[in-house]
Amino acid sequence: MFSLSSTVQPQVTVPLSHLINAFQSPKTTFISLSASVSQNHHRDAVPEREAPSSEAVVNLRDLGLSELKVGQIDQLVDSLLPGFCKGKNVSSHWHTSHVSAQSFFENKYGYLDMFGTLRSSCLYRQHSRTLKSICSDLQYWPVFIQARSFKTLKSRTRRLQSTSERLAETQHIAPSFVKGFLLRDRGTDVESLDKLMKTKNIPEAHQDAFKTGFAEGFLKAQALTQKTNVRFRTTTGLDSAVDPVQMKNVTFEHVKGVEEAKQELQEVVEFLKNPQKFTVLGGKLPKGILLVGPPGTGKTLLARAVAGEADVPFYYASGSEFDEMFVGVGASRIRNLFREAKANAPCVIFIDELDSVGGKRIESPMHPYSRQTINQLLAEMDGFKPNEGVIIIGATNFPEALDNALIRPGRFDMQVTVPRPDVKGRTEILKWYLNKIKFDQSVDPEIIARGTVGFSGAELENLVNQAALKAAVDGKEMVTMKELEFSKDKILMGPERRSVEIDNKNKTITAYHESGHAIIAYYTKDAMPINKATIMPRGPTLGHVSLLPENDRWNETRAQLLAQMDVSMGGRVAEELIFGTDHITTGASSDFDNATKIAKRMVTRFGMSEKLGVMTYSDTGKLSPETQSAIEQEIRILLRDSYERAKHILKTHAKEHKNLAEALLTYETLDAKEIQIVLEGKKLEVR
Ligand SMILES: Nc1ncnc2c1ncn2[C@@H]1O[C@H](COP(=O)(O)OP(=O)(O)OP(=O)(O)O)[C@@H](O)[C@H]1O
Ligand SMILES: [Zn+2]
Repeated sequence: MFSLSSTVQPQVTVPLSHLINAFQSPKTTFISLSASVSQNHHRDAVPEREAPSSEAVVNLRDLGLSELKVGQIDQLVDSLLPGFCKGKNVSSHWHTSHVSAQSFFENKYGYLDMFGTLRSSCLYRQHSRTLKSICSDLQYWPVFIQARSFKTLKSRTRRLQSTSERLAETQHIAPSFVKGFLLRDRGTDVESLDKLMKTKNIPEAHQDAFKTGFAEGFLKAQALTQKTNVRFRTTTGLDSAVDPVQMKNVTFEHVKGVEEAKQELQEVVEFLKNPQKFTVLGGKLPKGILLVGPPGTGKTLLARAVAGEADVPFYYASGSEFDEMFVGVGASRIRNLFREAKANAPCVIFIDELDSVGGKRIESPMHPYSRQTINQLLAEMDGFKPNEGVIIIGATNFPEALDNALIRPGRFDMQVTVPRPDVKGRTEILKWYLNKIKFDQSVDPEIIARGTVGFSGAELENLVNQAALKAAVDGKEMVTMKELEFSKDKILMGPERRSVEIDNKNKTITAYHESGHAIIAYYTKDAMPINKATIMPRGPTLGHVSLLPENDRWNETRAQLLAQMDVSMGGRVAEELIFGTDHITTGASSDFDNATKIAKRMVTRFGMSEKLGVMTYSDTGKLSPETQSAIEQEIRILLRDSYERAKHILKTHAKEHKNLAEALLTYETLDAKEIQIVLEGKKLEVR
């Protein structure tokens, strides 16, 4: 559909086929013009041509183009609708042309950049308002609408379907599409079609022909897009197919290290297996379950496992897919999804990234439709009874960003936390993925688990996969601890950049800088144990010292936070003591960011400042200038004291500092054991 603002009609909605006819058969247009209006005032009559059947046509007068001459119309049609010129061999993808076209656009799409041509034509100057509106409407021509449907794993048959079958299927959708229009489906487009027919007072007898004409125009456009295999697909968004993704093969057995979450979802599985039993017993299940946790902790996997355990269809949709640039598409997709799901109950609907649908939408005149999608979701959730056998599972990393309407009772009123796994969960996950590859018996998942505090399930899976890749690249038969350590370092410190040539001077500065961090960590009681120190450039850094807590830290003490700040100061303090204040480098910037962030949280969040007490300050931007400067003063004092403590430690252990820097220059990377040997003044074996 196009809405054209023309000189004659303020706003006319024109079906594609009629726009094409209007341009393609100037004579018919003029005839109908003369037939339908009293007298035509044409400067030059157009040659007689058979008018098509009694199909109503839009005429150029409506488009404000009636005073165009035939030649001009043809020129306009040529430039505007090259794909519809009869008998003209429009260059398209399929014509092998070895001469590149005038414009990138034509090279890429096979036809002229009609808008550019049109705008450059002299017609444009004469009829700029009308043609401008045609251009602005035409860019919404279905060919340019990039549409996405639901992200579902197509069943095997659909994936293997040949293109022709798929095309036939589209034809299949098309008749139902037309039926929908003719049977006055609720689609908004029908209203505008009805409105148009009323404003155009098209006689009753012609109305169906008019609609068929519209549908034919749509199908032509669709066939065109399919034929030219453009990257864009036309879909009204109303008929995007939503297939359940049968996830029989995923069960709770596949999800490790989240026992509590699995228990909470067990009763949902029981309900889906036998909704009647729950109804008879009068049990009421939540309609919506919200899985909350950091990325990669297994929320999607858990939702699939619920459907797999209960052996019911699983409808996957990602919240961001509902956010379409065209108003109303998101809401219609939600309507579609729930309609399909209800028809296939019992089943699971999973909405990933729920915060991108149900995020706190500020209603503003700028975005009058921003709530349309979430309102549709709320309406759908209210639209069915709890025991109808449809369970909606939402997942989010940011629960605080969700609109409160979504999480009130009767909607997503059950919340299940899916945390990062603890050392026991990490060991289970590592064992699960190690069993999928060949690994050496000397591999101890416990040790790896202890050295990967804070890793999510996805990161642990990645660690095992990276180790397998490394072993394969090195031509090994199986994965050993060495490959697992290598991939852990890669995830922790970034990939090695062996190709980077660092001159000796910079290498020496890096060696003393990193040793500075390591010395403070080693000699500060509440600091985290050292895992590794390296002067091999990794990721964005020239060197790195990785520390790892001995076990999962559920919270941190003041002493531990101060220790972390001191370790961060170690790099710059080392540069100052060894090379002098004139030769300190920019390499400590991220260290200071880290220390400042800790100090700020201590003062504004954790109530660890004597002067400011336990009040928390969430949005420092809104505070009085006095309070802001008091906060800054406290942060400054914490940082200064930390710097002095670090300086004291490095002055006290200057010898160990030198030994460690020299060992790093010799061996490049040292693990915790080797660092200990050096700091105890012993000799390292030659590698
Ligand atoms: N607890 C776990 N047990 C086993 N495998 C896991 C676990 N957590 C994550 N994985 C692995 O990581 C992959 C990604 O996990 P999943 O997509 O479920 O995480 P998510 O929490 O949904 O992430 P996001 O919030 O980014 O969508 C899974 O397909 C699985 O292979
Ligand atoms: Zn540093």
